[in-house]
Amino acid sequence: MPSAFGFRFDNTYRRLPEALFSDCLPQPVSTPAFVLFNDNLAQELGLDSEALSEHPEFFSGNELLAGSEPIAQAYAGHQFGSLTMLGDGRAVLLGEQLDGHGQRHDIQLKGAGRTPFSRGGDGRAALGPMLREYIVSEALHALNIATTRSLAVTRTGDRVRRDTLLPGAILTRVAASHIRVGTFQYAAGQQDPVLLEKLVDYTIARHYPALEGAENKALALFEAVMDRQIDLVVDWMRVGFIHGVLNTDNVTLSGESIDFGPCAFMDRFDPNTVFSSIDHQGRYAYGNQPSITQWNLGRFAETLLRMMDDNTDIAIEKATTSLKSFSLRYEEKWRAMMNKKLGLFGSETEDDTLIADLLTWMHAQNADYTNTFRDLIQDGLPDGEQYQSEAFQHWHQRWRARLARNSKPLASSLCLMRNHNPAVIPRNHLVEQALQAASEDNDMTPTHALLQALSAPYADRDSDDRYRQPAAPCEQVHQTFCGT
Ligand SMILES: Nc1ncnc2c1ncn2[C@@H]1O[C@H](COP(=O)(O)OP(=O)(O)OP(=O)(O)O)[C@@H](O)[C@H]1O
Ligand SMILES: [Mg+2]
Repeated sequence: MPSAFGFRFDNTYRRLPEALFSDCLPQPVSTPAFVLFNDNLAQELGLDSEALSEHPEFFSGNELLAGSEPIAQAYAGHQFGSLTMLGDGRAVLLGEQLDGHGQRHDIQLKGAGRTPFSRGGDGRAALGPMLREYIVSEALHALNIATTRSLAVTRTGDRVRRDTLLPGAILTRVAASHIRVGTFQYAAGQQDPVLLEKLVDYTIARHYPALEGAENKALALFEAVMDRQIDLVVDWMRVGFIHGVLNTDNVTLSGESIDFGPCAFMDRFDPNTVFSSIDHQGRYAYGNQPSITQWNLGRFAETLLRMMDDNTDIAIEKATTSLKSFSLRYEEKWRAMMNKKLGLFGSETEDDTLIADLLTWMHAQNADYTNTFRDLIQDGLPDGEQYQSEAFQHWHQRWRARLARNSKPLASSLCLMRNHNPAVIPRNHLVEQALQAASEDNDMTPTHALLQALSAPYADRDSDDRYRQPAAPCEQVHQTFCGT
């Protein structure tokens, strides 16, 4: 039976060995008030959105929902390459909500106060970064990309101290689960084979039920996670998304994007684009995301070696062979994705050069990644000075000739392109403007307008024109500051 507001909690993670979590209540705040509440998502979760939207106290830790058994989860993580013990230092999992279809969703408060894993931190979050997470996660979802979702942003009425004093907020995050590569690193580090095996079984049951009964379940899980991570990074590359902190603790086993700290979407095409102010080496640059994902998967494979084979040498060989297949699998999926962006059906040997030549031209011209692909949908040569050059016109003719050889009519190509090339993305300068208005002037109007434009990113709406413009040179934001 659902409890009040339609919550139907079934908290399976809490039934795993205690080493994997700590019971931990969210800490109450001064004056909870919603700044954003996601009605559509609430309804998808089977919740009474109208009634709930009057009760921010349940999303701040001031009141506990019936059936919630809050925990902070333990995990480790390779941060910029070095392994650290982490855990939810400012997040509390309220419980697992079963929606009307029996689908399980973690409901978590991020910024809910100190936990046993807080180390020196205050357990809190500022309004700006929580709004950024809400905007970007909901934008990715509308772009059909696997991601955690955002149910609400709740102001706390308290200030958090960062470089200055900032308004505090809590994000209510919804996820298929919060199991991370870092969770496996933590479990493997406990030197308890039973614990690791329980985590493997749990993850398979929750995310990969088809693998139950697999002959080598650790290897099967590894390969399934690798496939989902490849799909995810290919999708990020498709829309020009740069995650910004691809540490192993920010890689989920479900294959959802998680943790939107210093993330941003690329304007002009440049594989070296980095936004994070702390990523000095460009480790997590746009073009490095596939190889860093493979590196993170390598860390995941290490946690499973003992379960892959009793003989360490054989286990390493199995894991290495599998991990090496990443590049081929990635390239295949990346090529298929690029073919869709260009409306190509089937494959021809020249397709690779056609794609590479366009990207090279875009890089040399500082062309806007999103708008260039969208402009190609126009009939004939697209409008715009940058398209008048001989080099571009030559490429355009080759491409149109290739389209003419497609097995399907031009209309099908254009439709394919329209569904894979967004018109609207959360451009960083607009996100920054919205966050600034909310944090400094208490004005949520720009955030609401931006969310509206981002809700149908593949549509052609004149009203969205303002959201399609790249930043003017004076407005360009090259860095986003780390999520706090
Ligand atoms: N203000 C804070 N107080 C306590 N711990 C924190 C704070 N900020 C971050 N942490 C912890 O530092 C680690 C790394 O932070 P990171 O920015 O990746 O995570 P996050 O944004 O807090 O959370 P998540 O990955 O769940 O989205 C995590 O263990 C996180 O819980
Ligand atoms: Mg994180």
